[in-house]
Amino acid sequence: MVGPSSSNPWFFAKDSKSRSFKEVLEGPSAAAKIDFVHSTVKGLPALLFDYSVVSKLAAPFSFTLVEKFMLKRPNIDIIRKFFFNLKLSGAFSVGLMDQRHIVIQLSNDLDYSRIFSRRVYYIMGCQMRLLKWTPEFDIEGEPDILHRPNIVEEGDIASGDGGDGYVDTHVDNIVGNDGDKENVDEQMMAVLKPEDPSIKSDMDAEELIEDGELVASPLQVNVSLNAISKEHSQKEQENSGMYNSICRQNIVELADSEEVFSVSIGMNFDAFVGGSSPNFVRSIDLLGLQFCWRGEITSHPNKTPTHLPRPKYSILPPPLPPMAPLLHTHQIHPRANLNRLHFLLYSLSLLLLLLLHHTTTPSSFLLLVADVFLAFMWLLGQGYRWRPIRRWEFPELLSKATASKDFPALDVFICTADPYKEPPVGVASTALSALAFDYPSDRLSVYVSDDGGSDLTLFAFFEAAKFARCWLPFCRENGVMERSPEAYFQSDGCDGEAEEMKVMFESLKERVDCAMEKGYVDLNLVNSPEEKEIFKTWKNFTRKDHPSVIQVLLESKKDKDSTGHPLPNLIYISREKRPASPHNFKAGALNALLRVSETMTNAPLILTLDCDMFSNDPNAPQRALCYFLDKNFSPNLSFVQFPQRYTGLNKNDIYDGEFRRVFILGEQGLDGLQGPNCVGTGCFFSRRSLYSSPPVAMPSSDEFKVQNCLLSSKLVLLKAEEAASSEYEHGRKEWGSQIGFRYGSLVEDYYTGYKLHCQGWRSVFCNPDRPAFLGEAPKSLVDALSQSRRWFVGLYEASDPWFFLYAYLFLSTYVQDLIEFMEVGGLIQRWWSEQRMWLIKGISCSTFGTLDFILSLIGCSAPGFNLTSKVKKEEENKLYENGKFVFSTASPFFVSIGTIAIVNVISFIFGFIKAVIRVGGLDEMLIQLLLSGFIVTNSWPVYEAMFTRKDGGKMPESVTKASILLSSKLFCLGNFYFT
Ligand SMILES: O=c1ccn([C@@H]2O[C@H](COP(=O)(O)OP(=O)(O)O[C@H]3O[C@H](CO)[C@@H](O)[C@H](O)[C@H]3O)[C@@H](O)[C@H]2O)c(=O)[nH]1
Ligand SMILES: [Mn+2]
Repeated sequence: MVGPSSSNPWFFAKDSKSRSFKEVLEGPSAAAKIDFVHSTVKGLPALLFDYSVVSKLAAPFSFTLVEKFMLKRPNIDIIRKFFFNLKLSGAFSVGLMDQRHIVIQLSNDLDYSRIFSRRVYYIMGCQMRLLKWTPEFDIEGEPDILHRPNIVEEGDIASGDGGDGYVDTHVDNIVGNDGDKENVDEQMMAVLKPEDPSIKSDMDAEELIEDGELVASPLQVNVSLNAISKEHSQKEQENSGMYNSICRQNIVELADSEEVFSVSIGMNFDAFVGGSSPNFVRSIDLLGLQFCWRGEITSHPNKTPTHLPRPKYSILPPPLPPMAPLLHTHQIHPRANLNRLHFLLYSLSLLLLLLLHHTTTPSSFLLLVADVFLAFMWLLGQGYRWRPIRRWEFPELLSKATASKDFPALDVFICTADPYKEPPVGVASTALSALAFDYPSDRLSVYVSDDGGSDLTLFAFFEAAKFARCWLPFCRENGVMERSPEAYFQSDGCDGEAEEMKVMFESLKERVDCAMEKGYVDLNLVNSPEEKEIFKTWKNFTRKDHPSVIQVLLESKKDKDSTGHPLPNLIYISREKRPASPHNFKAGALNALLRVSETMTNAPLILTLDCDMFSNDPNAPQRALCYFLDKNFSPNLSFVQFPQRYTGLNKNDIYDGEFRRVFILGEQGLDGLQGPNCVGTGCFFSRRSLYSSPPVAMPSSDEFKVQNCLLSSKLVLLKAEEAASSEYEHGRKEWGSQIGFRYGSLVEDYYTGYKLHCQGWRSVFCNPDRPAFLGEAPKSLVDALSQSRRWFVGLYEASDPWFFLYAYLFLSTYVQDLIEFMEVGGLIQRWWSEQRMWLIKGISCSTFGTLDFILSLIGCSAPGFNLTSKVKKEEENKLYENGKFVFSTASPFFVSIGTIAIVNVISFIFGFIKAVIRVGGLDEMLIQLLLSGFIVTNSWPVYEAMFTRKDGGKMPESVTKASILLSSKLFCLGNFYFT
């Protein structure tokens, strides 16, 4: 039987054997035999068949859509052209169903989803709505389907004896239909031979219901066949060939037989009749499907010849000029409407609250200020919700726009800063995953910046470069998607070649671990004399004081992998650091990379990756290219940002490590305005956007000149070293202010993105279903909070009738929040974790972050970039896996969290007692109780950590004591103040 994805059903079979209609319908395989019942209808021979036959026949149409034109319809050629210009990936055909309905038959799921992702299109100003086609599709029960005119036929019937024919077309709904039992004549069966060129097939539903065969079918099918012997001209074949080339569609194959020689199901019929002998083509309608076949027409004994109209398409459309394929598309997210409605209601309620509630007493002035402030904050957040955008890319079509050998070169920047917080094997794995992109290897370079200035990292990279020679071909040949070896070998169950790779990787790890334990690279571990030389010089290097080290580890022009395929470039850079010169953290490192890469490969595209964010999809660069190669889109496109996605989160993501709101919801919202923010990693930049303001035209191709000599040649290395020197930016104040990644913020990524937007650049958010890059989220609470503390520093730059209003304001934001969160694939438990972490951060890292910032303003301290630890600790990990918070560090964060938790639980208990024992107490206390109850629920893990837990994650006694002390002080203060 024909599989649903088959775009070339057996009707199109290219055999020259003579076949009867029945044979043609049955197809070549005996297994797919169709059960026909020979019968007669109204005295004529007929074939009765079951509804399942219809489904079988409809199988090749699983990717078929119906387009309904609401008012007027453009010419079918224009509609065809429209679809042709979409550059679909597979064959398709477009045909008429009736005056208002067009059918498009596609050949694969991709095209189908792509077209169906929009429900309304406009062609020449005519609105076209898309509907799914199914065998039951009924053109809205419009009566005209019953008497649909047959597809255009020309009266050129000169050849052949009868010269005329008819085709009886009938598709009906059983309701209201009068089947005539008397018309079925069993005796006529004998008259009907399957080969009989004149077949009338009729299926009368009521008959079949009587027979108990077709009870479920709502359809009556009446198929009349009247096709006879053939004759076809050379010219027609040519024409159909031409049509083939235009629509890339397999249409009816001509066969040399005397009788019915080909039947096709296809909507392409009316275009097809464009041939010179349209009399050859006849069609029937089967539930809106068109069966067409070719053959000369004989007259039917019972019917007068039908004089058919001239074909509409006597001239085939000329071949269309090649058009740019559609590489991406977008849509305003459906939730925008809900958001806007919510915005309206919410702002009205807020206004009401501010206007009426606060005019009652003068003492409520302070509350008014607080409410205005909160309302303002709320208002700022609404920008994210006004116009969220969804996007789709079609990297499969890229090859139609640009051959892969003409792809722009890509430089990947990977930053690392401390071998003990960012284990070198992990960093090397990330680099390997980028080296293994499905990208032309002569245009791909990976640069690693080591701010730790560590020989351990360089050693790991020497090892990784060797490993790459086998790893890259292994990934390519086995279609591996996870190309970070560390991630790949974590999932168990390797065999054969994979097992071999695993052994190699394990030995790499062992050697690096060995060096890590010693704390330096023992020369015994190194084989080649050149490598030995390099490590010998390493003696007096410290993190903050060392010369620049630039090492070309792989060079595309000379290094080949184990199969002889050229390898991409891999370059290790540790920029020069001197205590006297500011190094500007990650932004400084990225700028050094920007300059060094300029002297070496100078690729127009740059991808920045954190050392712990490995590639999870080797085609990610192609997705970014869908935007960069779209000439209409790219002149002011600065960056394409992928979201940060994470692996290894525990079930409820208790520390809210995935940041869906920031990385997905927020970015989608901004994408509808000027573009998403840059989040530092997984971000493809156009190099020129980091140097200048948006140009109006595309840059000329010689903008990115590269020297032709080897990267490892003296000349290039000298220039590179100059670019990596700590002195370079002296007297070049434009670096970090107008050029490159911007300084002055610990969240250089946000700041740089923001500055680029200010210059008029735009950005795009690319969020494919399969995460393009994956990272490890911090697994300890201290790390999670320190990270957010740094982020916060960087970002500086009531029971009365009003209850319901408050309740609405509180609940509706929470519900909206929840809906949005779940809509982007979040689970309810994860949402709970997210909002809990939000509260926890509000009382810990944001407070401390603010403090840091103020202290740095008045010159008391300078905030530093405290790296998030990527080291995995056994016990911590286990607790994390079990969804347990780890409070075991004596951190001031936890004191403030503990204090708030205690204050709230005590307030809640006292409030509850008050509410119960006092008359009217509940009325008075309701809101307070609800609020503190909410916080107590959220603080549950804190109480456990303080009082009940025995494991390693419990709160240190000192922290518990400090919290209790602090909260009792607060109570005293409150008591003193309020009484
Ligand atoms: O002086 C430095 C400090 C950091 N890094 C690198 O910066 C990256 C991010 O550091 P990490 O400790 O992992 O910070 P996160 O908070 O996890 O990173 C987020 O926040 C940073 C800004 O605060 C952004 O730069 C990152 O892209 C973003 O993922 C890592 O690759 C580091 O090696 C350097 O290269 N040099
Ligand atoms: Mn990180």
